[in-house]
Amino acid sequence: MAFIAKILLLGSGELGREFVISAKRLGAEVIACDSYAGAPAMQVADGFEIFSMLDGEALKAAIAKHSPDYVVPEIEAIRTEVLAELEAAGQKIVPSARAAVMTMNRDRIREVAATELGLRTSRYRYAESLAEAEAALAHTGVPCVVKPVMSSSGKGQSTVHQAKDIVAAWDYAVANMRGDRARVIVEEFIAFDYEITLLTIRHKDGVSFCPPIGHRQERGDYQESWQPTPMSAQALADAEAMATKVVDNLGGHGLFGVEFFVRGEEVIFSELSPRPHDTGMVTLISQNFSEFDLHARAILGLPIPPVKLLAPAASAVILAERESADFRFEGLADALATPGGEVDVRLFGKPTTRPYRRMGVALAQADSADAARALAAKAAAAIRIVG
Ligand SMILES: Nc1ncnc2c1ncn2[C@@H]1O[C@H](COP(=O)(O)OP(=O)(O)OP(=O)(O)O)[C@@H](O)[C@H]1O
Ligand SMILES: NCC(=O)N[C@@H]1O[C@H](COP(=O)([O-])[O-])[C@@H](O)[C@H]1O
Ligand SMILES: [Mg+2]
Repeated sequence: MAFIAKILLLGSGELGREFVISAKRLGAEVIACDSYAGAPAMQVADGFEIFSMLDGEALKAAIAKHSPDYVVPEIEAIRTEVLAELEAAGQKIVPSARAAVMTMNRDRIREVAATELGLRTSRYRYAESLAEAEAALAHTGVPCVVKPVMSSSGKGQSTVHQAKDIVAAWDYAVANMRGDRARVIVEEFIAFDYEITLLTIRHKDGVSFCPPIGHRQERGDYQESWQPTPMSAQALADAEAMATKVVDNLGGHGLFGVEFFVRGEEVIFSELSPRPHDTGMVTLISQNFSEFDLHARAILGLPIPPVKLLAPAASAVILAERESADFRFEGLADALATPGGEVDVRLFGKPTTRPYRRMGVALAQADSADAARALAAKAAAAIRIVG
């Protein structure tokens, strides 16, 4: 088989699965890696490897075995020192080893954004003990948000409303962090009017953007997203300028999900993913090219077409309620027949459930973003996980 390139994908969840489909359509061969068998992206890839990507030796061995043209991280929890070492020896890492290293830990990317680039962020301090967390809270004030520096999808994150609650927040962060060194960021709580993900593509011809995506989060995890989201021209221009600074600093080619809080006309940088973003799954129905298509094109050095919004659209997550390895979905036909616009669904094919695990997403197009949100929420609610 003549493939145009070989890609080793590090992480095989729902985002990886859609990326594999996009990359394969363009003629790439993809080997999907994750720590468990039957992961969503493995089901559609050319091959797979099962190992912990935090295990540096196993990671090196997988890269040596496949000698891919591109190593594409799909999650944050990767032994990123190995990526840096291999990049120095000529291996292509997407978008760059620097991007993977800097975004694996919240403190590193925060230092780049706030200190190196001078972007507006929330006030923050780091803490490595309860005493330091208490001192950090004295700096930020309450309410504040406490997050392990190594975590994603809101794991270990909580909001402290009263100073005494810092004890529980510290314990919760430490119990739910990745890695073995207890370290948290304590951030001023921003009472934003709305928050957005600005999908930003750094490619061979420059930097391009998708229309801003609005989203709503619970427990630090995304529940629904919609596109476009109303925003003043000035706020959007500020967000685009900040996103350009960050992606230029991180380097390489690919799509990034840059997160901002917006309060009045003030745009505050939060964090970013150097890869497709969960809230960006709405682009599977909203755009002429999805965030996964755009990531694949940018990586492969292909032209990035003008991104067109097809219609106002939304996504709503389908979450599991309990732990199970023996379950089934009901209500798919009802979901797809939800009246009021165009509905589609992605069921990810994860082999097991656990409370709040994202098992699928409902997608909708309608006459307005609000109508699309209502439609996507209805469709998602029609799908039940039984067992
Ligand atoms: N300082 C803050 N002020 C107000 N809300 C916040 C703050 N930090 C986080 N949040 C809320 O929590 C959500 C998740 O936070 P954040 O993006 O930092 O977590 P995450 O674990 O990296 O999530 P993901 O990996 O899904 O992007 C934000 O989108 C926002 O809704
Ligand atoms: N916010 C990051 C994010 O959405 N990551 C996505 O979730 C998967 C892990 O899901 P799991 O925990 O259900 O295995 C990851 O592999 C990625 O696709
Ligand atoms: Mg986030």
